[in-house]
Amino acid sequence: MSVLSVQGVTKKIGSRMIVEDVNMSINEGEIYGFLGPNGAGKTTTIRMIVGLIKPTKGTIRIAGYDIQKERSKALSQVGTIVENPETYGYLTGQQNLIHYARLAGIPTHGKRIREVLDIVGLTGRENEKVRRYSLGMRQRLGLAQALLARPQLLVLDEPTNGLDPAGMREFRGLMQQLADTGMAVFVSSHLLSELEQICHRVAIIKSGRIIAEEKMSDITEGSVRSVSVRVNSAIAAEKALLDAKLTAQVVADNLLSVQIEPDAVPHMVRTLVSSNVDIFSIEPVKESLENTFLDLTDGLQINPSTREIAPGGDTHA
Ligand SMILES: Nc1ncnc2c1ncn2[C@@H]1O[C@H](COP(=O)(O)OP(=O)(O)OP(=O)(O)O)[C@@H](O)[C@H]1O
Repeated sequence: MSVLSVQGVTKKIGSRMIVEDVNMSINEGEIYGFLGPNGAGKTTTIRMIVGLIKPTKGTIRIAGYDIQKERSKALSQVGTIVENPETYGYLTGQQNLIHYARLAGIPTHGKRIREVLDIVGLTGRENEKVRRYSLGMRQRLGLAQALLARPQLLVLDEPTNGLDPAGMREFRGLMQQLADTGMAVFVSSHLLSELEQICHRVAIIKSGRIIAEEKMSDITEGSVRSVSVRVNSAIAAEKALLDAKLTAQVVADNLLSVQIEPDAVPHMVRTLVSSNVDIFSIEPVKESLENTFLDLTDGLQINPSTREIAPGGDTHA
């Protein structure tokens, strides 16, 4: 059974269609990325999943419970950080957690608070005032809070926004660690590089509609479409491959790029060897999410320096 199931979900505000016919299903132990430019409808979808707003149409189930019909059971299985986590700066990390545990009806004298502090790596810092915490520590405290009730589903809206690269890496490690315990993690981002590194599957949303859903392994492993070949003479190698009807380009004196499906690689090797070309190495060039994304999302653009995605065309700032 999937931990999160979103079926035919639509959200209309006034006459405006914000999210249209969204379908997603997320399994336990899976990290599922939700990728789209600003304004695509990510936050609106997430707000529906965590019960902050109601869908106009469609069904959302969490751990099998319908969020409309069995709301408290469904929501008891979701931990979330939507936008920046709310924390009280004048309280310590531990006091913040005690406060939220009380609100959620979780015993504050048991060991759960110690456990969540440990999971997020704040043990030893729990008695410091939160206003002295770094942004990364605050984010981890938010995560500790989301984990208090042992949810099956964790929903994170742009969780690494504003974190430095070390903070982002740490947070990614945490998500992986939680998924390894069987938790389903739903994470949104407008940064390709973020999701590329941690997600098992990724859905791409544009103007309120899911335009693609891809398995990360298909993108990064299965779909190798070119190899980089190091040889003694790239010019001789290129000629031999072109004669054998393979597509190749010289990259440098000793380096060649060959567009080829994995099962045609032996044919390439035989061709080079029979043309007396020495082969030193053959490396697959992995398809990145970025290339796939560009193939799929005609009209969206990627800012090359920030790797942020934008609507593209004239709307691109
Ligand atoms: N209450 C509302 N009334 C009218 N329009 C809204 C409302 N909430 C969101 N929108 C519009 O719906 C679109 C999707 O917004 P949403 O916040 O879901 O996008 P997003 O993908 O999360 O983008 P961002 O990363 O910028 O938050 C936007 O154009 C937004 O202006």
